[in-house]
Amino acid sequence: MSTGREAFGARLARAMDELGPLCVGIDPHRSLLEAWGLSDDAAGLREFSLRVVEAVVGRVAAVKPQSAFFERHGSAGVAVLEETLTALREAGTLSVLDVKRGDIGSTMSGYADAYLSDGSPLVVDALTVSPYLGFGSLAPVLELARETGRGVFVLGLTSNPEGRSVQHATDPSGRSVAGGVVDGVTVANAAARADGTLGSVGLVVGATVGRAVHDLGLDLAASAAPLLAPGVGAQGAGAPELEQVFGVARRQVLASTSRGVLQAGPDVGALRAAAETATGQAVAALRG
Ligand SMILES: O=C(O)c1cc(=O)[nH]c(=O)n1[C@@H]1O[C@H](COP(=O)(O)O)[C@@H](O)[C@H]1O
Repeated sequence: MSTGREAFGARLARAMDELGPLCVGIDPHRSLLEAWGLSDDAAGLREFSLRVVEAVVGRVAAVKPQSAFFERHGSAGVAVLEETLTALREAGTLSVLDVKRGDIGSTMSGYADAYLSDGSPLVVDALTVSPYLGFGSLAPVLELARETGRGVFVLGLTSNPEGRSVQHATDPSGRSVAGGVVDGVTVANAAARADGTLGSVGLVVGATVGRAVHDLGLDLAASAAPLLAPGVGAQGAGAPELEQVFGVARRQVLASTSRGVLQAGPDVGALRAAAETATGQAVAALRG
């Protein structure tokens, strides 16, 4: 069964073509609330989030709220997250919720209902998930995303240095854990691959991972996956790293930056200018 909504991959491809391949993260760290002169409570969080929304909607391909910084304010923070997601939806800007969910399959169906079912208060265009309880445990989420025309970004190679110890580990045949995740995503995107379009099951590959894609023999281009690339800005990656990490798969990349743009606040015009600069850099690195 399908809702008839255009698939997330197609909607994302169009947004990246029209607006450039940039995602701006909403990560309201305590230190940023303070730097913006806002209170470290739900009221400050709301002002912060709605300012970022005002600055970037209709101007960037996607916006990625980081759930952790809303959850730390309890139910009032989650209410602000709902309001932020509603504002993005009403503006027609794609939302990617960063929650990195991963659990046994029966619990994953609860997360699928929470984030991917029509009418849910926290419904998003796409969410991040962790495959480290086994790729197969993600099946309920992949299924509901397909039915509702929504998307999923599966952690592949994360931007933090600690990720290597898990993701680069190999099985007796020499296949890496990350390679197994790429294989799962490639299978999930089979229809898009056959059509030569962008799939709706994405991968997270940090812009900071250096030569790992090459060294582990990952064929990202063949996966047809949108590639969410955090690590741009505050974690040190820029245009040269994006080009180096992604090579021939670079047209699938959605570069993601949070603090790199948020540090320009609280002025809406300054936030907008920072997002424009980051978009220009992403276009130069990924669309040239
Ligand atoms: O899934 C993510 O977005 C993510 C994956 C990853 O490998 N590394 C990573 O930094 N992220 C998220 O991307 C954001 C990066 O924020 P900045 O470092 O401020 O740009 C944070 O919300 C991270 O949780």
